[in-house]
Amino acid sequence: MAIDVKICGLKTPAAVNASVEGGARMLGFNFYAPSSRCITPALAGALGQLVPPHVVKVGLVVDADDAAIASILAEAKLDMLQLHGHETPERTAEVRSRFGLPVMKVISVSEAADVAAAQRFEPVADRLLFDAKPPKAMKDALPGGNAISFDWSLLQGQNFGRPWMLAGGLHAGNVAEAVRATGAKAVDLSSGVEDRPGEKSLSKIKTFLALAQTL
Ligand SMILES: O=C(O)c1ccccc1N[C@@H]1O[C@H](COP(=O)(O)O)[C@@H](O)[C@H]1O
Repeated sequence: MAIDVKICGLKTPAAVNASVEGGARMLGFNFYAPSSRCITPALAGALGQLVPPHVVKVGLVVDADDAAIASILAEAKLDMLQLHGHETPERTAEVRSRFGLPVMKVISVSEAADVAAAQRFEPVADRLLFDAKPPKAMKDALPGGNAISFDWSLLQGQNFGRPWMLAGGLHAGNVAEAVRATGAKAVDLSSGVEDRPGEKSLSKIKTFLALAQTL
């Protein structure tokens, strides 16, 4: 058995190569300007050339308008868009049809009602991604990528009409329990394979991906 892994927030050829060689199924490029993981569309385009066709290149945006998405796609050949903000089901459907790419909608979770709200996105998103909702008290919190987890039991026994991934504070030390508790068949992480925010660790990427093969 193996779970699918998306490594997000990649900024260097070395981190892209380590992720591909380790067997990541998806790679994430971050276009959210306040994040230490943000890269330019031109860099994403260049990094994307290192990625073989079987690996999905995902562009992470947060409440981006059409012009911003269009300017990313003009320079970076992406296979999927990750909507990590407060996009409504209507906006999710609009992005999907306007840009002709599959869309992964992020559901930020802190309580059961958040998980229930995922239903609204099933008709309009190709994938769902459950991530921890940033706590209001957290200083300088990002919409995601904060290295925090949510209560995994909220996903226990849940079924969704779309493929889904688990994210939020995952790392080599907790992913086995996260997968056991939620039944996730795919996971996404950024902080858990870094030495500090925005700096990927090649050895942590390698270790995580090797572990994922066993889960
Ligand atoms: O990583 C970021 O900087 C980021 C910024 C804005 C929105 C989402 C972001 N990251 C995504 O958040 C989840 C969880 O990340 P972590 O493993 O807890 O660091 C993941 O989907 C990242 O792609």
